[in-house]
Amino acid sequence: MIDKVYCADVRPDMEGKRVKLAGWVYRKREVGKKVFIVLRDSSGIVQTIFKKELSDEAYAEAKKAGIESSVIVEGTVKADPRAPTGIEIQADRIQIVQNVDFFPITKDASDEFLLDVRHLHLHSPKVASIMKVKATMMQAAREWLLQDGWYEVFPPILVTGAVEGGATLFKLKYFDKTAYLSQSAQLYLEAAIFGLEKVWSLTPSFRAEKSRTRRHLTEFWHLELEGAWMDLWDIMKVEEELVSYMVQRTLELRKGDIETFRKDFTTLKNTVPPFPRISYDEAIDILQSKGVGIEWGEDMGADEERILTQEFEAPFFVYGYPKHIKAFYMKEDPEDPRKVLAADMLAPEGYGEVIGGSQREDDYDKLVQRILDEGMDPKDYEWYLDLRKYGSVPHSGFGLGLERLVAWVLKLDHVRWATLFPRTPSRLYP
Ligand SMILES: NC(=O)C[C@H]([NH3+])C(=O)NS(=O)(=O)OC[C@H]1O[C@@H](n2cnc3c(N)ncnc32)[C@H](O)[C@@H]1O
Ligand SMILES: [Mg+2]
Repeated sequence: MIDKVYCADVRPDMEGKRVKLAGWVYRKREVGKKVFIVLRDSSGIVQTIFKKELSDEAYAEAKKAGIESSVIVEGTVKADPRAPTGIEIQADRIQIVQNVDFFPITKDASDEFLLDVRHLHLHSPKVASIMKVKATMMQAAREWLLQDGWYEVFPPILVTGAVEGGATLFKLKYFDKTAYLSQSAQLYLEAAIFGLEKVWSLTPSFRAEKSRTRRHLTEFWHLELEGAWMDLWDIMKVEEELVSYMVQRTLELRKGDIETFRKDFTTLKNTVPPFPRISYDEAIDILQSKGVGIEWGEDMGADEERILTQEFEAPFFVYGYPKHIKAFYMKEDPEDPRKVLAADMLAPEGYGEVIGGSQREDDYDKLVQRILDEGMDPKDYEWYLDLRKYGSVPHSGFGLGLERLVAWVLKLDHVRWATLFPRTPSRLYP
């Protein structure tokens, strides 16, 4: 690795110091016998100036460098309040590593074009900021999970059955058998709790969703937890403590990156336990009072959730959903057999569901009946049903959609911007 410094590490108090930087030409302009190049690297930008009188050779080379050319620049630090970061490099050497005559992404590029050339869009400092925030949120999650005693496990992605309904399974040929891409690691995490009790995984999950909404991907990163001996209320506490730690820690470490996307931090600062909790019944009442034509028993979609989030200035829970709109594995509410012990966490500002969670049915016979009620074949879930035969315990868990959480934190207009290479029904390339 060359002995370079990062743009963000060059400070005004380094006046007179000689430095070497490596990066890409972010902005460029020529004024008289001077070339100004704003150099970009992973830490940020710094202004460099090439004066003909300082180095004829470097000035001539700098004139050739096109936008997004890769370059190595050397020069002397000079404090200059007019420069974007308060300092300027009086450059006397430049090596063009690879010159770019024309970089295809221009200011007026459409979203679809940016997605077509996503591999080049990753040059963008704004995209880099999104990825830094996403990385920091997972760094924070790992910090919290470690200190709270959760074990990371590594479940399979090639599976034999549905967790969240067969309609959104991606099927593939597996030698002489049929396999599917995992919709959720949940069932495998439920097996892992018998040895580890508190487990988590971060895996890609796949949903052959045809819905073209701003919050659906066909491949997304899924942070899932499963806890033995925990009921719904226990796991909701885990969820709010984990999410608040992720948000507060990212605010602490990535404030500048977040400011690139949002100016008002109120809802992020409000993301502290306990989160507000409303029942599904109360949610329906609120929606009906706002004129939404929804009846008890119907599922809330993105539009209904968007309206509901207007009532809150922080993430909040909706719990106690009707059984018939939720998954087979969810435990029936002993106080109301029409309902299940499930809770979603909704993000404010219109973003809606970021977490789906529930207490699981831990009784063998009841689970078989739920599978049959859903029109599925218990034989397809033989191993999963075994978990209710050999020391079954009350247990609960949830799945957090990482891109959805990042989309809310950064107020992105589509969840696709929160993933390196988005996968949607119409996008499989690059
Ligand atoms: N371990 C568990 O209990 C997880 C459970 N089996 C599950 O998959 N629940 S979920 O379908 O609501 O998905 C969980 C979350 O996963 C996210 N999710 C779910 N589907 C998507 C799509 N298509 N795109 C992006 N994000 C998605 C969203 O935030 C959901 O709240
Ligand atoms: Mg859900």
